[in-house]
Amino acid sequence: MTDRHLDKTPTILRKIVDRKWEEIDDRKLKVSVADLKAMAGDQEPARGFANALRQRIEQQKPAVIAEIKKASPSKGILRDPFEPAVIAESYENGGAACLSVLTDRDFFQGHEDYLVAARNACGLPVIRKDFMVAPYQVYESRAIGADCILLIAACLTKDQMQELEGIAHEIGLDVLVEVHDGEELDDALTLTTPLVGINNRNLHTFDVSLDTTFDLHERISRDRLTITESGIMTRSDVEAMTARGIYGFLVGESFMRADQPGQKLQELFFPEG
Ligand SMILES: O=P(O)(O)OC[C@@H](O)[C@@H](O)c1c[nH]c2ccccc12
Repeated sequence: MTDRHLDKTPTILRKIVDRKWEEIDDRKLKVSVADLKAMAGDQEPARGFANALRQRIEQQKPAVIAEIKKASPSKGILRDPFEPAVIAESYENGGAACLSVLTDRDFFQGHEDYLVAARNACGLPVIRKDFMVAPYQVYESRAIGADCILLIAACLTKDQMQELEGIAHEIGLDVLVEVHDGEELDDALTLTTPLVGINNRNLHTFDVSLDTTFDLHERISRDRLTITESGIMTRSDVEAMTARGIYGFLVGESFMRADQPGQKLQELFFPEG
């Protein structure tokens, strides 16, 4: 493949993407794109993911994408037992703007069924958190009811991102493009989506630094919405972001480790109630 960023780096991300192509080949044998389009036709219209974030960010209120993930390659199991529908409801009550659900099976112990269960349990828009490399997955995302997809610049070329974004928008999905450095941001800013995620975690090494957001946010114009992703653990992390005018957040681990994920969300983001 021509995933430019991956050619020189035989890392976990490379492994995940290689496996993704095999998975897609398997899936295509069972369910065709035509089948997926028919399934998408039976879904209710997408819930506005970008809109839900924009409303809050414009009022300078935290817009939290609350993540549902059982495990990660860097941290192992985060939550057991793991009940996506219960977690989704808890997040909605805790004041989340949107949900993120991991669907990758092999590395994050996710599943499409978790997305379906979480979305049915609440009224929030949901992003499918997976490693998108092919149009097939974009159609599949709408077929399972997702409202938004993630495009990770670290594993896609600019042309691939533009193609996948085009398909997503055509079928009514919002797009969150994720970057980790300046070169990836250059590519991301050629897209039309307003949603730009800055991942504080380097997906090749798993190192986390909030400076990633502080540095790259400066380069993103006001008509886009910056979402800071990964490693947000404390009230002072949140305040460091809002002090710089960053109100979009994507948080997983610190909620997943809490007894009541929604209550933890409230404590971190809305301590005054
Ligand atoms: O659990 P954390 O550190 O709060 O991070 C959440 C989210 O940012 C992280 O899960 C994530 C960001 N980008 C990704 C891409 C693939 C898988 C996972 C991710």
